[in-house]
Amino acid sequence: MKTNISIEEANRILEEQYIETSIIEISLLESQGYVLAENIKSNINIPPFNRSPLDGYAYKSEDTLNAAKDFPTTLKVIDSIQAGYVSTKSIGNGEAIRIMTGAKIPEGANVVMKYEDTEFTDKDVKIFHHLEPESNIVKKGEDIKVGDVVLSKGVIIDSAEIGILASLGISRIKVYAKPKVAILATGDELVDIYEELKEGKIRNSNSYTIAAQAKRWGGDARILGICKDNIEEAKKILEEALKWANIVVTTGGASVGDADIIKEVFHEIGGNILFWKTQMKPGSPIVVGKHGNKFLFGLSGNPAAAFITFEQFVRPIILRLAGKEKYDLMEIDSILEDDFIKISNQDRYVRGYTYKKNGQYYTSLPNKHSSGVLSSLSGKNSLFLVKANTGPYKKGDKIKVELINYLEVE
Ligand SMILES: Nc1nc2c(c(=O)[nH]1)N[C@H]1C(S)=C(S)[C@@H](COP(=O)(O)OP(=O)(O)OC[C@H]3O[C@@H](n4cnc5c(N)ncnc54)[C@H](O)[C@@H]3O)O[C@H]1N2
Ligand code: MOO
Repeated sequence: MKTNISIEEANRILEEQYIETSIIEISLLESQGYVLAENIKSNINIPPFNRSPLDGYAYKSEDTLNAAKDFPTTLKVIDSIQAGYVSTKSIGNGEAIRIMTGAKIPEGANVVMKYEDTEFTDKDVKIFHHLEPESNIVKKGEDIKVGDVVLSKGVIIDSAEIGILASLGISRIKVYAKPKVAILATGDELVDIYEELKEGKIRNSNSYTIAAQAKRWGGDARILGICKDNIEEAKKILEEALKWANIVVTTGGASVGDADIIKEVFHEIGGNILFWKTQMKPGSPIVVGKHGNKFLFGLSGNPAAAFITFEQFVRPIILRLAGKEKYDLMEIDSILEDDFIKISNQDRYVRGYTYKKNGQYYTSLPNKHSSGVLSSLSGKNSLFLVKANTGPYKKGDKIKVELINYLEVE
């Protein structure tokens, strides 16, 4: 078992782990946020016929070769078609059909002139300039052709993809299943949110924070409740959870104290410990293991430490199990708006709020940074990695931040 490893090494170890995905079939509207697990080929052209992009008149381009502002060509109007209908007439020389946007181009026509550029009555239409053949005609298959792979396996399904699938008439698709995340809080000091707080006790906030984080990144989260600092009790709960979960996340009991049982519990349920403790603040006491192809994360009990280590180590595993090929946080250049003077001998993730002003990103920092403080994480959308033995950082310094939320949230 590796211990006291760098963030880079921890990430490398996790990166090397085999990811066992599973595939399910779901309905179109349910599929938003899932990753497509099949290639989607079109069996139709979209649009399925040549159509008009304008309200106007369809006719033969060659009929209007001499049309000019002062010498318009007059064509006889033989029919009128709306979108959704097809003219039964074929256009001959000197003829035109009145056509609405989206309607099928009638036989014989090779050009459409918009209303505004014509003068018309019910019987005829005057054309004042020549258009080259195929002008203002949307070709059959312009968007999608028969046989095109329109969506490839690995694509994240969002609004546009749902629209594309709808246009192909596909109502059920194969996607990668949401990873199932089981969350257990350990600690004799914990009570649940609906219980009274007695002396020495605190509420279990971690399970709720973690469940919300897991859901936010596409996991199916289940809170297992609270477990005392008792190896047998924790073993029983986790053995049961492993029948269902792809990922187990515990909080508390990851350090070196008398009640820090998690490493032993992971070991006793048959887990293989990949590493214990990282050179990272907050959250250095972390136990990470595998149980077959399932992941075991024992995070620190300190709420901000659990939050930040979740974003760094658990989030990518959830995304990969969900079939996502890209899972790095977006990193941007920013300017620090507050001093951060603490220098430490470990890498440190500092929470911040990053926003854009006049084309430049700025990051403000809260005044509370402790790993036991959750309140100052509210409204924060970014993490500033202060490398070991660097600093002090001053207001105005150029920094890089990782975005954990791409929207301005404050
Ligand atoms: N002798 C040492 N002591 C500690 C070290 C160390 O290296 N040597 N590391 C410290 C650091 S850093 C951290 S972080 C903590 C992590 O400890 P644990 O992972 O064992 O967590 P606990 O001790 O169980 O809890 C820490 C803290 O968080 C509160 N907590 C726990 N669970 C929850 C929950 N579900 N919801 C809200 N708050 C929770 C708990 O009451 C504690 O106050 O260890 C240091 N000690
Ligand atoms: O590693 Mo601990 O979370 O800083 O207090």
